[in-house]
Amino acid sequence: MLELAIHHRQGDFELQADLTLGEGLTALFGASGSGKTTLINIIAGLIRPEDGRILFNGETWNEKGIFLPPHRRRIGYVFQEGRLFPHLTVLQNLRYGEGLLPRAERREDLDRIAALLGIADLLDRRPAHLSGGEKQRVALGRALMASPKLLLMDEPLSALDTALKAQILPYIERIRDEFGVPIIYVSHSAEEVARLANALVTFKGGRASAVGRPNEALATVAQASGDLPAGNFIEAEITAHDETDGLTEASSTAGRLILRRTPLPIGTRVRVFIPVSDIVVATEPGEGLSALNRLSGRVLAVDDGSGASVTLTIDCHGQTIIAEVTRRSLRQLALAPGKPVHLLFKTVSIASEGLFRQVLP
Ligand SMILES: Nc1ncnc2c1ncn2[C@@H]1O[C@H](COP(=O)(O)OP(=O)(O)OP(=O)(O)O)[C@@H](O)[C@H]1O
Repeated sequence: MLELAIHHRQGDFELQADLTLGEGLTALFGASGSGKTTLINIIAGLIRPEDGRILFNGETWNEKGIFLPPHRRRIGYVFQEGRLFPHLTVLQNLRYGEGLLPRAERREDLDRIAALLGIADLLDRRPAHLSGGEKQRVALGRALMASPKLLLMDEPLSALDTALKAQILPYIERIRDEFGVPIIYVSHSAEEVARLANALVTFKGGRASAVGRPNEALATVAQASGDLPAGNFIEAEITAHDETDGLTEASSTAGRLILRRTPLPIGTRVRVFIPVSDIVVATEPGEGLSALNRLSGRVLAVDDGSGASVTLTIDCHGQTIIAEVTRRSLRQLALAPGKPVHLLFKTVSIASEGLFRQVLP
C-alpha cells in the first residue's frame, strides 16, 4: 500500500495529492500539464517534494528529514520511449536491472520474463535493431528484472501506433495479473484506462483525487480523452457461451448481458462498454423487439441541458447508467426521477474492442 500526502510547488504549478493506492493497476488520468509525471517522479524519488509524506508498505520513503534515495525504493520505471542503453544488447539491458540488486534479492528469472514478453529471440540484438514495440517490451522486461516492489509506467504506449499498442497491451495485462506488483500507470487514453485500471486517480488544477467507482468515472474519462464515445462501463463476469447462436452471457449488478461470442473463458471478469447512443429507454418491457439486452432500473436524475437531447442517469440495481433521449420522448414518456424504466440495446452495440478483461485484486 502506498500512502501519499504531498504538497509540491514548481514555478506557478502546485500539486496536492492525498491518496492511498492499493494493489493492482492504478491509472493516473488528467489533462496535459496537470501534474501526473510530477507525481510519479516524486514517488520514484526523482523529485523531492516541498512538503510531503510517502509511506510504502509501512516503510517511510519521504517525510520531514527523511528521504529514501530512488535506488533504495525498489521501483521499476517504464518511460514513454523505452530509454534502453543503445550500446548494450537486449540481454545486457535485461541483466542491467537485475545487476542493481544484491544477489539474495533477485527474484526474477530471465527466461520467464523473456518468454512472458515474447523477447526470447531478441536477446542478442541491440536496441537500434528493434521495432518500437519490441523496444517497449524489452523496457518492460528490464523494469521487471529489477524485482521491483512497485512499477511506474509513464505513458508507455503513447509513442506507439494503434497496431503496436494493441500488441503490447496484453503484455501489460499479464504483468498486472501475474506479477503481483502494484502498478501506477499514466495515460491519456480512456481505452487503455478502461482495459487496464483497477483504480483511477484523476488530476484537476494540480489536485489529484482518487475515484471511488472507476466504472462510472471512466465514462467521463472516455469523453474527456475523445478516444471513445460517451458511454457506460459495466463490470460483469462471463457465465455462459452459446455456440449455436454465437453469443456469450455475462452477469452484472445491472442484470444479465448478452454479448457477441468472445473467446474469454467462463468466470472471466470483464468491463463492458456500451455507448450512450445505442441505448433505447422504454417505460414498458417491450415485446417483439430484436434487442437482446434488457436492463431494468429507475431514473435517478434528468439533466435538462440546453440541447435537443436530455441526459438521464438511471440506477440499475446499484449500477449507474447514462442514457440520452430527445425532449419529446422525455415529455411523452413522462420521464422524471423515480420513474421505472427499461433499457434496451443490441448485442452488436458491444463491440469486441469494447470488452475489457479484468482481474481485480
Ligand atoms: N522543472 C519544472 N519547473 C517548473 N515547472 C515545471 C517543471 N516541470 C514541470 N513543470 C510544470 O508543472 C506542471 C505539471 O507538469 P507534469 O509534467 O507533471 O504534467 P503531466 O500531467 O505529466 O503532463 P503531460 O500529460 O503533458 O505529460 C506543468 O504546468 C509544467 O509546466
